[in-house]
Amino acid sequence: MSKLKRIGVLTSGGDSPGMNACIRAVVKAGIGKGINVFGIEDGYKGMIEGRIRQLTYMDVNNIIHLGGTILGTARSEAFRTLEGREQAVANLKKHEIEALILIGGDGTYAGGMALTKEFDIPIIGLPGTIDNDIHGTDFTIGYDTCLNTVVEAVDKIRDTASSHHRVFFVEVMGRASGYIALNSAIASGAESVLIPETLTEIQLLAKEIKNQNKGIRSSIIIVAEGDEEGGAKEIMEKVKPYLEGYELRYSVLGHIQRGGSPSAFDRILATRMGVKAVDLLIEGKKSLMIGQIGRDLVCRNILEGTTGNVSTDDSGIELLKSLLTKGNF
Ligand SMILES: Nc1ncnc2c1ncn2[C@@H]1O[C@H](COP(=O)(O)OP(=O)(O)OP(=O)(O)O)[C@@H](O)[C@H]1O
Ligand SMILES: O=P(O)(O)OC[C@H]1O[C@](O)(CO)[C@@H](O)[C@@H]1O
Ligand SMILES: [Mg+2]
Repeated sequence: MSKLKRIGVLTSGGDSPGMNACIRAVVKAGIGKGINVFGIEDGYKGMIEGRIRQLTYMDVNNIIHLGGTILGTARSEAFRTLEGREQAVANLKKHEIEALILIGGDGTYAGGMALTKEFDIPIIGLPGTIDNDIHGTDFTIGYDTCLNTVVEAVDKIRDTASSHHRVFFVEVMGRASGYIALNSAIASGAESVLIPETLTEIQLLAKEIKNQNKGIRSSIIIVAEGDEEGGAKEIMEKVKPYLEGYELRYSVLGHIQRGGSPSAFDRILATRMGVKAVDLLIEGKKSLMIGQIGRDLVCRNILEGTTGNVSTDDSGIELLKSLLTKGNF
């Protein structure tokens, strides 16, 4: 049995499918090793407001397949201030919580680092975000489910796009990262993809669309919301003057990308990471994040996970280009 007696778990930042599977794994592994596991509601916001409750096996029964997070999540401006964090730590002390497992994105890790630096609270970060934009892991929890959601939606848009011979600009999430856009473009057979990591040239895009349209008169352009030329609507407006005679439409997929039952991949990833996080805290480790590289779980300093965005793989763009419909096919 572990010397560690009380740990806290929270979800923070944008929710992602698989967060519940992760909470479940933490609670089950923790209780199994004699640890009391406390759930902190709505991330750092609930920590500041003292909304903390002990979790039992029953609390995590039948949640592995649920999207969202049973603990709730939030973005907290107050936690960015020292006063906010002091209040949060006072609440942790009230419940005698000794260490934390944080499920979230890069911002959540940065918040956790502040707790470790200022108050010496051990933390383990788990990558819970659809964006797949965290250094130190090939995959984040929720990304796979999100990709599948996007691909399903684009398949449907393609049906109407090709029936009406229209060019569709489909906007997907990714404020600063093109991962969702690039890989959903490959998986849905999109004709072009626009991502923040590469320069978008409007005239070149128009030329590409005309080429694509020589035979099929319909194409799908996936646009990451963070593209420097704007979202799907803005880009459609910018390209319009160069595409006389074409029917253009746009669609913003929005928050459906964050919801839904997690894929088997995300459930397994979340479960492995949740159990590993408890083991690491029992071993006395602190300030680590868990990632999956290839098939293996790896532990890195959590600082690595806060070092900005991960750039997508250029080979994905080359792959798409090599598949473009050529003039005489
Ligand atoms: N530098 C920081 N210092 C203290 N707290 C921080 C810091 N950065 C972020 N946080 C806290 O972490 C919360 C979550 O961060 P953020 O909103 O960036 O989401 P995230 O964890 O990156 O997830 P996602 O990008 O998937 O939505 C913030 O609302 C804030 O409370
Ligand atoms: O729901 P909110 O807070 O507007 O967040 C939207 C953002 O969250 C993310 O989905 C990450 O969870 C980004 O890709 C997106 O820009
Ligand atoms: Mg983030």
